[in-house]
Amino acid sequence: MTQDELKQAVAKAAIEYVVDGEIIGVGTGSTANFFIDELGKIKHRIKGAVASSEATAERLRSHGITVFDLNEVETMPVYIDGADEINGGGAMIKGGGAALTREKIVASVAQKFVCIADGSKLVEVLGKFPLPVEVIPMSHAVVARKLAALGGEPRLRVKDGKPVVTDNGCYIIDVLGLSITDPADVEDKINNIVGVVTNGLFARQGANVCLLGTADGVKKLEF
Ligand SMILES: O=C(CO)[C@H](O)[C@H](O)COP(=O)(O)O
Repeated sequence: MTQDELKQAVAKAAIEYVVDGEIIGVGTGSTANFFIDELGKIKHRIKGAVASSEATAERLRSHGITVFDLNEVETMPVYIDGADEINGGGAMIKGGGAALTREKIVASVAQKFVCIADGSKLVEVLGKFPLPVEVIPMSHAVVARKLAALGGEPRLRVKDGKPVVTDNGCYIIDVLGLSITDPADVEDKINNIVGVVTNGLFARQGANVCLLGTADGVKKLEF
């Protein structure tokens, strides 16, 4: 099976977590996109969705799904999203698609985080995937120096020679060379650097369930 087929399989399997008549939180990325396409098929069953990025909002709307502003929503039963890495305790690195801050905010309102990922995302130790950190643009150099002092190798994310700008008007620094054995501690330390909006470690609010696409079918991990 290709990686896309594995992503499609977990996206389909995640439909069982959709709660009828409710609002659902929806993540960002290629796996989340497959999920949105599945959600479109059962859109009559839900009230609508809260999106974790402009791209996700647009895709949800293209399927005729009502997109709610998070400020109108107090809670939701479930948030469904992909991950760049997930460990055996449900802690994740996210933000490959630069949507980490909105993902973390929407997830914080949901009662359950369901991670959908192909099997390659399951790791023993987080950090092989560069850790994304969203920063206020004027602070990227000072934040990079502080990230280097923590032992990482920070790189400002650029595209076509210009810094990538997030939906929040901020920049992303990717931190290479980390071996994250205590994800909650690293999440806290990086979030304490002035100028950081948030970082892509989801340890304080990790996954409750992970649907993992493998050649032997979809495996369910519960944390
Ligand atoms: O955190 C994310 C976007 O900010 C994505 O969930 C993560 O990058 C995984 O993406 P994909 O499903 O395309 O592999």
